[in-house]
Amino acid sequence: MDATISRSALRGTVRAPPSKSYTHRAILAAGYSTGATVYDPLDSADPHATARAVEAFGGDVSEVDGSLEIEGFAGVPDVPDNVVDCGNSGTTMRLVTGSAALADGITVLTGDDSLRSRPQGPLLDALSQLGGRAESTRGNGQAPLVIGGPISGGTVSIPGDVSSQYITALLMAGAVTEEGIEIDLETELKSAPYVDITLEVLAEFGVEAEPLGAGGGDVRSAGASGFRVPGNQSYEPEGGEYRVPGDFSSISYLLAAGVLAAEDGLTVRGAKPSAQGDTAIVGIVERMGGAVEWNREEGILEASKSDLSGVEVDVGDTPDLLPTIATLGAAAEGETRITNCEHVRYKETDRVSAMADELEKLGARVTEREDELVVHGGESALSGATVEGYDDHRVIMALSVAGLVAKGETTIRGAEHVDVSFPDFFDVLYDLGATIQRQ
Ligand SMILES: O=C(O)C1=C[C@@H](OP(=O)(O)O)[C@@H](O)[C@H](O)C1
Ligand SMILES: C=C(OP(=O)(O)O)C(=O)O
Repeated sequence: MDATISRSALRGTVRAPPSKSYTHRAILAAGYSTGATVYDPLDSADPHATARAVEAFGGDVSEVDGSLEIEGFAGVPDVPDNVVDCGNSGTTMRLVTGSAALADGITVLTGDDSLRSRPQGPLLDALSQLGGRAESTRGNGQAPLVIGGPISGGTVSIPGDVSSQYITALLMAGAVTEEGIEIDLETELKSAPYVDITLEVLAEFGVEAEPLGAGGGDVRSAGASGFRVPGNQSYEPEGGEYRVPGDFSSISYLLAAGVLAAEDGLTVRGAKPSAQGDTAIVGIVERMGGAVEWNREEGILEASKSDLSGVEVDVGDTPDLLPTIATLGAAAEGETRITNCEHVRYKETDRVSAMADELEKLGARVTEREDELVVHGGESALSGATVEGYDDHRVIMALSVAGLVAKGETTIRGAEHVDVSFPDFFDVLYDLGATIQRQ
């Protein structure tokens, strides 16, 4: 599907979709337990992949009135009857690789073209250090993966600058090993707030895990030299239930749409604070000069059209915000410099290069470096064009927001891939008043 968006005036109220990161963890944590109900889960393609994996390991996931009733495999995954297809979801593949190493036999994991090109080597190496079998069928550190267990825990050393999802995988699986797992980080940890999300969900499921040598700041995992999770633990959420908060990566597109195109204001509900690093989007938009009010207690964000100017943003902790910030930078006067972004190249596509190429087609001036994206923008410079979505939900959503302010029509190719994290994204924009055609 292609989506064609014209310059539009938005107004109205929308509810944020539930968090993808929390939903993945809640489904898998419930899988590790004897059973739990997950309220307000994100109903989209990526969490569905995690649910399929839990079922492959012997659990059961049923949707009842918008909640998920999950029967778990109680810490001991079965050997799957078939290959586990993780679709487009990096989180599923990494977290489930950890679970597969607990099964007494072989699990084969695969995914779509994008997922089969993403790095898994450091996690495979870590599982090998624990005595598991962990191979890439092509020997290139990418899926398809062959994982054999069971591992009983121990100490591993792993880089922290490729994906924090390796740490999440080891912590979640480590809790049900005999010895537990101690992780030594070989480099600084990128995307650290995502490990905080993991620690938060583990705690809600009664599982103990901790960062080692961290600085004690707001992000618990930032600056950690490692992590430790004791073994022989059971996953048991209080009251047998868990509720997923709203998704700040998804909120970032709504907030950007608000400050670019909502003269009369746009309200987002379901925006309560949590461990999500992408909450930083609120402060970034404010720094750019955007009019934003955030009632944290009520979880209500209000944004309205503002004149924006460029800023410098380090996305080491918040890689998923890069496409949104690049779009905001393209519409803002002056220079927006996005730094510390090399790991943003390892996502569904190389998002640094994708955003550079496509925003240039819309009229922004962009300089791309290995670890940095510099956007020279201005609303008057942007005019519609046909742009590539790279089958990447975040690139598609960010370019759609740019289409709300570009002169004329912007056509985004492959727009159906928003189903990964925000399936009704275009319906939401349409209901807020955007002029959109889908064909
Ligand atoms: O653990 C998670 O839920 C995620 C971690 C981040 O990945 P990396 O840790 O690979 O940067 C992020 O980009 C991804 O969208 C979700
Ligand atoms: C990178 C992302 O997710 P994953 O790693 O799970 O594919 C994302 O949602 O932007």
